[in-house]
Amino acid sequence: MDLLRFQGIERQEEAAVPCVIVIGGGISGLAAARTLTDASFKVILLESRERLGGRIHTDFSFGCPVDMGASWLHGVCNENPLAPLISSLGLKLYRTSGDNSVLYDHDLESYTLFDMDGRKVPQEIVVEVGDVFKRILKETEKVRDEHKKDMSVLKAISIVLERNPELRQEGLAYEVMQWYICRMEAWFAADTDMISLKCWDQEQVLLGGHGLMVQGYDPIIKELAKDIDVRLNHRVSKISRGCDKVVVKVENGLSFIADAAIVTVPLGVLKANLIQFEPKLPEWKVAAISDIGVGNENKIALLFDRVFWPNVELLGIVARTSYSCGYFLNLHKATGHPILVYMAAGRFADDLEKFSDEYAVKFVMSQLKKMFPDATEPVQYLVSHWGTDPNSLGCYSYDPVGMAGDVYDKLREPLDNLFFGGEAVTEEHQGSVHGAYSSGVLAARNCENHLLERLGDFRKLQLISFSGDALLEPIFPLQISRM
Ligand SMILES: Cc1cc2nc3c(=O)[nH]c(=O)nc-3n(C[C@H](O)[C@H](O)[C@H](O)COP(=O)(O)OP(=O)(O)OC[C@H]3O[C@@H](n4cnc5c(N)ncnc54)[C@H](O)[C@@H]3O)c2cc1C
Repeated sequence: MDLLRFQGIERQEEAAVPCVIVIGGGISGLAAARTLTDASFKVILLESRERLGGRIHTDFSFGCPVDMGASWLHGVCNENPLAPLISSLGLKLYRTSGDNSVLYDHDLESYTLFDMDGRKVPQEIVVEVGDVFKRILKETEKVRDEHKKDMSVLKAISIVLERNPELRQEGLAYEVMQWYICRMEAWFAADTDMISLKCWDQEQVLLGGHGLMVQGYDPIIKELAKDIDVRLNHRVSKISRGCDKVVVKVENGLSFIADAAIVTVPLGVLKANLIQFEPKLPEWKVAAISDIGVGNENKIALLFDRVFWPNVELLGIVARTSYSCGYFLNLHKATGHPILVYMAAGRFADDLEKFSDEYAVKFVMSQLKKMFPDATEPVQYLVSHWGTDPNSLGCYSYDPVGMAGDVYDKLREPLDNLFFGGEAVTEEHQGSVHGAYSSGVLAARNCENHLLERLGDFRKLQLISFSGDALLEPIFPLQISRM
């Protein structure tokens, strides 16, 4: 196939330096583009939206930063691959939990929970049930060891409760238990009947607990994007490989040709076959795309004219099912602005997207008014739609029941000069900003090595590599606070 006959191709094949097309301008694509640009490659980044950042989206319409996508740094430590960037930009973190587990990105003492009638749940019950929940999860390890075949976390919990009646909860304590399940579902962005028992706790969580990015994630996106040749509103529709070149076709009719390409679009986009591959992706890659799960989480941010809620980090509402439980992040505590952010995950997040924004806000306000009957109406609101937005089609990946162990490797595996990045290709830190960042850097390094091998020694010498290793050393300590 003569790749140069494509209409509207921007000819770059004669350029002195190798060129790479990065597809997707989230943190993974930007990390890849940054790494290759710093290594003196020619890079073009194609992004479908009219903005960069992808599932990082800091909105400023309230007059202050509000993250409608990622907002926490999971693993507030210098080993976090983002630590050097965060430190060098002087960004502040507000630590919501020192606990490294995936279940407690908020310390227990920072919650205030209410029941559906607006009564405050005594803190002893919150703490006691939290301990019982931990014991139940510990017991599920035995169930896992006994069963060769995978099952859902929910099924394992029900087996544990059958065997250990003393762990069963009644009345208000039962509702608090549902709230813990709701929080677990929020971490995975999927309901517990979908989450794999074999895999749910296999993630390598970094040390240092969980910290909110007080100024939002936006400064990191801006920093990574500096001097990168970014083409916004360029939705890629087809990727063709052949003759040591990759041709990338965009919906607007333009095509781009390069020595290699890095795909960092969300897994949801790959699952929906919104990009055509030529030749077709091999069966094993298609299977990996289909096997890894994509969850959903949505945020409804509410700006008020004054604070009418207590000075805690998380306001929760307990109920008979985890689906009906809910919670608000109190941004006032971390940022000083009168903002509450309601967070919904799993099926509930999908269902919220079926309604208009006005209805969703009305529903959330009805929850808030159960806790605070005198709650005032918000002066402004923001509603996310990560599940139906064609640029994301979900919030992040999770391990569904029965998933094979090597699917992440397969998703990451390059196809000649086509490389794969994005949060979903990293088994260790899937679903996180730092995982997505590392996956972009890794895809870029693999791409760089591949191209250098192909180019031979003479061209190698022409490339001056500033491959970013210097950036990996934290220059300043992380600025962490808890007000
Ligand atoms: C609500 C929510 C809360 C979260 N909370 C946290 C958190 O607190 N902490 C944390 O660590 N992580 C969190 N995450 C996860 C984190 O945001 C993601 O793991 C990470 O941002 C993904 O980065 P990425 O570059 O892999 O993908 P993305 O950011 O999705 O980037 C992919 C890019 O590809 C673009 N694209 C899509 N289709 C095309 C196409 N056809 N052509 C060209 N471009 C295309 C998209 O527009 C997007 O910009 C959260 C995510 C969500 C949605």
